[in-house]
Amino acid sequence: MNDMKTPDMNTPDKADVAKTDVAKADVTKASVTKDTVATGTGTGTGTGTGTGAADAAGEAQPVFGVRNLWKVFGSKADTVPGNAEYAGLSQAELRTRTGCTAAVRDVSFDVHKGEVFVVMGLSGSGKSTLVRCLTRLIEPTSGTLEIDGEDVLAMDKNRLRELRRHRAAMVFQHFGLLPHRSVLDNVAYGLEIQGMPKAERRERAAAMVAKVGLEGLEGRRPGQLSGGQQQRVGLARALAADPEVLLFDEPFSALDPLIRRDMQEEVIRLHSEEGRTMVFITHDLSEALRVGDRIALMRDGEIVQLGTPEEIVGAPADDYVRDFVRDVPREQVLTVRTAMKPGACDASEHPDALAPTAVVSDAIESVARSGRAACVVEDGRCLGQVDQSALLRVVAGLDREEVAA
Ligand SMILES: Nc1ncnc2c1ncn2[C@@H]1O[C@H](COP(=O)(O)OP(=O)(O)OP(=O)(O)O)[C@@H](O)[C@H]1O
Repeated sequence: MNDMKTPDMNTPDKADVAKTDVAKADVTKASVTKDTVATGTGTGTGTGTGTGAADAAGEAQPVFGVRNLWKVFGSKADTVPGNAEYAGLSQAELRTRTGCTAAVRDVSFDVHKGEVFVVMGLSGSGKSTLVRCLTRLIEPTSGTLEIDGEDVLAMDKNRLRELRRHRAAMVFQHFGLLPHRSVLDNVAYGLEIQGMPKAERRERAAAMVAKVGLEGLEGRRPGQLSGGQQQRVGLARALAADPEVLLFDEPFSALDPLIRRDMQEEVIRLHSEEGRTMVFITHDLSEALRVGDRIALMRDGEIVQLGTPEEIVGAPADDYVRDFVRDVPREQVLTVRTAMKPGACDASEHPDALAPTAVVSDAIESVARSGRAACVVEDGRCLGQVDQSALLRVVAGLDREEVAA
């Protein structure tokens, strides 16, 4: 049934991007599931468009705090950050002038506690370099970097090892499983390195194997598993260490679309159950929209827009972002909060009420069924109404002011 054409941002070709086709059902499912996630764990960061109440809490406690981060490759790397002469140069010009590549250029952001933070962009835009800088698998050239307020750049070897093992574990695209060990032993491997006694680590590993849905396959070798199952083992191994943050580097891009979808749902499920902070790299727009609470869209080492899926789709920061999202079905991503005409109604009851986080496509169904405007209600309070024309405007990409004028 899966007719999803994955928008492949590996190809830096506008024509390809324009062909992006996020199948209707895909995004709906994501929106519905993400609503659950956002409500359940206090994630989400809609500045006026998303899950407002949860945001303040999330923003108060960044897990990662990144300021003016640069990673420049090349022998003169140190001369590039902050150099006004190079500031306006494209990557190619910078390379010609200095021989350097600025893979990450003056990037600042926070990763909030409990959110799924997606780093998205074309191949070569700097996603992997940025995420590897977070645990200094790649050493940043300049800037500041904190985890829970602790200076990551000041960490010594031991502290760094602790960071990577216990606090921010990476799940790679190539799972790095040990071929001669069983599933259970692969999952227990990290715990073994940590010095956990055998009985305890096997028990914990078994629990993680069950958590990712591989119960019964504990004794198999990785070669006896499908790609998706192997990826689940990688996920279980990362989870076994119980890290504060999971960092996913294009974890599912080698998987076929059906299995990929399963794994995306697995991530959303795990997130909704545990509220664990996740940083997720992808070049796939539909994947980003499906799993992300916020998305940082990168281009040539810079973040061109950072926002919720709704903000990225509903208010692209520039033509580049607009081009990426132009084939996304807006009604699957934008919410009733954006579509509604604000203002409480006089009624004391709201029989067909919609939640502000409901997506527009759900509201269309509801309004079409009842044949009248629906109230948008939060905590028993009417925030506004949506009628057919308000909903159509969202689908057409017209904002309220445009229509009013
Ligand atoms: N070790 C290195 N030495 C020199 N340049 C590098 C190095 N690693 C990455 N780069 C360059 O930095 C830029 C960003 O690379 P990066 O791998 O971070 O991009 P990406 O967005 O993760 O790409 P992909 O989706 O293809 O993995 C690219 O121009 C790349 O060629």
